[in-house]
Amino acid sequence: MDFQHSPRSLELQERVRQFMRAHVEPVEELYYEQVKPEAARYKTPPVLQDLKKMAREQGLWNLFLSGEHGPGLTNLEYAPVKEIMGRILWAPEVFNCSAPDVGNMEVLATYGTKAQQERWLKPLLDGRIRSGFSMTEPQVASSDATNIQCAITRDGNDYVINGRKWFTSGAMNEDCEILIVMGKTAPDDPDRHRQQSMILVPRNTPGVHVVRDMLTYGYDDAPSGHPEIVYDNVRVPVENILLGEGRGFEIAQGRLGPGRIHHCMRLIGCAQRALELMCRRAVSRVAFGKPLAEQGSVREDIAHSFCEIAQARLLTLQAADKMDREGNKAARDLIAAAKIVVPGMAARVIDRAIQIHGAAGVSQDTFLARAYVYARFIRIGDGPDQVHLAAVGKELIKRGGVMG
Ligand SMILES: Cc1cc2nc3c(=O)[nH]c(=O)nc-3n(C[C@H](O)[C@H](O)[C@H](O)COP(=O)(O)OP(=O)(O)OC[C@H]3O[C@@H](n4cnc5c(N)ncnc54)[C@H](O)[C@@H]3O)c2cc1C
Repeated sequence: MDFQHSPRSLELQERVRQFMRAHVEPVEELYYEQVKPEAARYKTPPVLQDLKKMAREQGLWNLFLSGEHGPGLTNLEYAPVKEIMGRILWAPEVFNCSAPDVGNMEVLATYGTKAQQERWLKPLLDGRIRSGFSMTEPQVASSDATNIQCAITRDGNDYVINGRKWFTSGAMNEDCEILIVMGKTAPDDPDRHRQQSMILVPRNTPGVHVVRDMLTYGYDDAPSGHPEIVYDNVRVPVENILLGEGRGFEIAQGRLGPGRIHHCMRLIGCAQRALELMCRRAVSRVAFGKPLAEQGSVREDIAHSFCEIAQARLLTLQAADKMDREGNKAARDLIAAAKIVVPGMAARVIDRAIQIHGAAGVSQDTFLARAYVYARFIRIGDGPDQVHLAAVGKELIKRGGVMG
């Protein structure tokens, strides 16, 4: 087992680290300031536009993609790079590496027709537009995709879409031009995994109604948002179907694997930053006659945090390595294991950092409150903990407790 990153990964880590220090860290708060005015709430802030241009010029762009569109990093090589981006919640978009666009680009690259790629993948790869992934519905338990109710009905040369979705991340943003919508084309098919399809819906299609933005712990996550959307007799041409009728479940499985591991990589970056903040805080405050750093419980919190981050990082790298060697499907259970471990770990570490910062920890003066919300919601988003636990438990029982 080689614990050294490849020269290519090390070089990109250093370049992204330098870029973050020089250009992103100094404007972390300015980003939030620029989206504060009501009129600018869901517009891409100028500071982000400038950074995207700069990152692209420096070749720090689409780093997640292999082949002609990106530098061709493996998942194992990309993981530490993404961890560095993850230290600032909005930074992945600077490098065109943000959710949900990454997953949507991968769907279009893997399953899209040439025409679909030309129309939607190209501008996404260029960072000119953004996208949404519309699967979850308020009225059914959407962690079980077979419950999805949204109807996609063939009518001549069109499909007509009727349904209600929520938490379609990114769809409040004015640059979001395309939505990948999951619905049912064959609700009566006895094979419950062949009932669903995915279809491309331009956001400006008549009948696409954004009802409201959903908040997470009171945050609206502007300028991206997570809106509730009603699709009311939305008509798109048949060419907009992805891969074909009945293939939606298959695409969802393919999409969620990389998406999940990317969230893990980012969250490790958040947790690592929280740990560093904890250490700084410990030496800068005195309570009851001695620095916090000399309190046993503070040292324990810091030590526990280091241990938990290191464990979670290794599991994530193991999953990434298996994806590279054997494919996303073979790595499914290790990805699920990382998805169980990492968000919980990050929420615990960030919570300890919040505690040591006292009132400042829950305020707007550190990144901790927002980071906590992110870690907490990822325990639900892209599959709740319990769903992954059930899958991993089942597999382990089948294999007598051994998983490699
Ligand atoms: C901030 C945020 C952003 C999101 N972005 C998107 C997005 O861009 N696109 C999108 O389509 N969706 C998105 N989601 C939705 C997310 O993927 C769903 O919330 C998730 O899949 C769970 O579905 P649900 O909310 O319907 O919960 P349900 O399916 O109703 O599950 C509720 C709870 O039931 C329990 N449960 C479920 N299954 C089991 C089981 N097998 N065993 C034991 N307990 C179980 C779990 O505790 C689970 O949390 C987002 C969610 C959030 C919070």
